Amino acid sequence: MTKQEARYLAGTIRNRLSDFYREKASQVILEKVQQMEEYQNAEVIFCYVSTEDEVNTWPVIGHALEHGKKVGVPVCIGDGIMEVREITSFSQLKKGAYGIMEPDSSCRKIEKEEIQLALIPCVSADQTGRRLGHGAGYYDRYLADTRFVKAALCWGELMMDRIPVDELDIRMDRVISEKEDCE
Ligand SMILES: Nc1nc2c(c(=O)[nH]1)N(C=O)[C@@H](CNc1ccc(C(=O)N[C@@H](CCC(=O)O)C(=O)O)cc1)CN2
Ligand SMILES: Nc1ncnc2c1ncn2[C@@H]1O[C@H](COP(=O)(O)OP(=O)(O)OP(=O)(O)O)[C@@H](O)[C@H]1O
Repeated sequence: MTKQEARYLAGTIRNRLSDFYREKASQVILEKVQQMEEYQNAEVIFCYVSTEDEVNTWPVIGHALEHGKKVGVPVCIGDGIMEVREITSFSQLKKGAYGIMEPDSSCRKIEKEEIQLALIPCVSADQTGRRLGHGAGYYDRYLADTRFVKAALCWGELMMDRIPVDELDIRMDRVISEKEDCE
């Protein structure tokens, strides 16, 4: 299977997922994140701001902010290039590229060295940490020279036995789904 085929397959499955499933699974994934030692110890996390087609990260961002963690979220600044900016409140988010909520320009840039844990979106993933994104390369480029813990959040229904990857794809340290964790 090619990446394109895997993306298409995941998309057709995703479109059939009920709101009930999405909410329940997001809730279980949120609890798993909160139980992670790396999350509890992290002072600075990098987390995507989810759309309706992704595991919901709004509660985890809220939890992190309430517990005094610094939270950085992605902002697209060019073709396949993104940076991470700190938000201290949801009110700093504005609709940006691809309809995704992004931090406004008043938000401070967070350097890669500051981050201890990243919660990463995916279209699909496998148990061994191979991850499929939208194909624009934003995450693979950004993650290429980073050392923080990388955890992809994935609907269990969208996980595949084996995701096709190439040498530029960054391996996740964990894939967290409502079904099984992978270390
Ligand atoms: N919440 C969130 N933020 C993110 C990403 C992401 O995947 N999710 N990104 C990760 O790169 C970057 C934005 N990049 C994106 C690149 C392409 C598409 C895109 O093509 N979306 C299509 C669906 C494609 C598909 O079916 O896979 C669309 O919206 O129609 C979306 C985001 C940075 N911020
Ligand atoms: N470190 C990198 N430097 C330059 N180009 C890269 C890098 N990583 C990925 N790319 C390029 O980006 C494009 C998209 O890559 P790929 O299909 O792996 O994206 P993806 O993992 O699905 O998406 P994303 O990383 O945005 O979630 C490819 O053309 C790939 O060669």
